[in-house]
Amino acid sequence: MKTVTVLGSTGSIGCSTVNLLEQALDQFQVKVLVGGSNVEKLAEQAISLRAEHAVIADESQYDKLKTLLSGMGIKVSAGRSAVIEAAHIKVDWTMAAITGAAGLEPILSAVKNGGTIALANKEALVCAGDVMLKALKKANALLLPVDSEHNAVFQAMADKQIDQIKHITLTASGGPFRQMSLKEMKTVTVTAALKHPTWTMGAKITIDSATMFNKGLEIIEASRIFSLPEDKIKVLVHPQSVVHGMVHYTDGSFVAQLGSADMRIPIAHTLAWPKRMATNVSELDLAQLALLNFEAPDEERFPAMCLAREALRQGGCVPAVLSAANEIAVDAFLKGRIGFLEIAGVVEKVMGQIGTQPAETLEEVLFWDKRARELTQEHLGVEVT
Ligand SMILES: NC(=O)C1=CN([C@@H]2O[C@H](COP(=O)(O)OP(=O)(O)OC[C@H]3O[C@@H](n4cnc5c(N)ncnc54)[C@H](OP(=O)(O)O)[C@@H]3O)[C@@H](O)[C@H]2O)C=CC1
Ligand SMILES: CC(=O)[C@@H](O)[C@H](O)COP(=O)(O)O
Ligand SMILES: [Mn+2]
Repeated sequence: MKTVTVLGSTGSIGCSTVNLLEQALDQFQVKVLVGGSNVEKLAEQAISLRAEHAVIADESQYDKLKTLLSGMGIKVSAGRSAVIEAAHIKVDWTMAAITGAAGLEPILSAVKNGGTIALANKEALVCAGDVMLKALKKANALLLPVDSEHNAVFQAMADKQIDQIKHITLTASGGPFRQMSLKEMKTVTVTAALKHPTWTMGAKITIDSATMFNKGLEIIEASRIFSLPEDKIKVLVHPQSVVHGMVHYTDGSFVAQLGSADMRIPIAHTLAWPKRMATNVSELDLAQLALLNFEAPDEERFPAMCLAREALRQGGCVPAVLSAANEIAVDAFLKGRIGFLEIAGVVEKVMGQIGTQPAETLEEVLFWDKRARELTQEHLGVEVT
């Protein structure tokens, strides 16, 4: 039996992971489930998976969780330190699916166990790349990419001819505003931005897809995972989200991974790795689909990718600043306090204001993350969440 923990089990990736585990309870023993504030969902999952321990980050939900799980023989705890402590319980496989920089410390706690980290959370690797990579090496832990493009590239690199790779391609759906002018984007609503054309995901990443900050974060994520420089990571807009990533070799071959736009496929890949497991995701019908389209990204209408490339080239604290400023700006947009185009605008301002500073330790990363949040809030006139 493989022992597993799911950090962020109540979210979109978390629920897809739980769905796969429910179908294979003879192979997986669930040790810990961590939720943010959705206590009903967490309790329901803990019962269904016969989990040993359920943790809710929001301390005010502790009594409710205790009541919901009373008499079930499931350990219950709450609060940020309980999350970090529970992430440290030794397991073979941990799903890291807490959104944003809030996921960083729980991931580092899990890494210390030396197991496999199935990494969905991209912000942690973006803001603390060196810190995470050093921690993984020290603990002899294995990182498997869950993000669909990175999982695709990982699968396409399976023959390990790393020295023969020319570059990689991350595909992008282009989001709901792929064909919109900048003038039209200025007044888009939150509801329109939350309508992703191909994937069903949590709110933050859905807005990131609409601004294409998601692709920007993914460029940095890919650089960290595959040790590639910025100019070897290309982006190609592919509105159908069928081809998820490609590796281009020196002999002219491209190796690509294809699949339905369903995160259970990459999650299952990391759950079973190095083997494979069955999922009940319906297979793509390419004959019915008939056409796959590709186009170059428009960096003028979607400046987020250029900002991320700049952050990656500058290094130090800049990726952490970009990601933290974006988190605050997305939250403000979701709350209806700023316009869509202000997201990239404020990220650029805060990056320029802070400049390149060293961020080699966790403390330094957390310092610049906090500073970027404060400055973004000042520029936008909103509260830090
Ligand atoms: N969804 C997708 O298809 C993909 C997602 N990703 C990445 O995976 C991560 C998760 O995305 P997604 O599942 O869509 O996001 P969701 O918003 O759907 O889920 C986020 C999860 O994190 C929990 N959470 C939020 N804040 C905290 C906190 N402070 N402490 C503990 N738990 C917390 C939430 O709990 P609750 O809901 O109970 O409050 C929820 O379980 C993101 O980093 C995203 O970029 C990457 C590729 C694809
Ligand atoms: C499913 C996944 O991996 C997301 O990161 C997805 O790629 C988002 O869609 P975009 O391609 O629109 O950013
Ligand atoms: Mn992705």
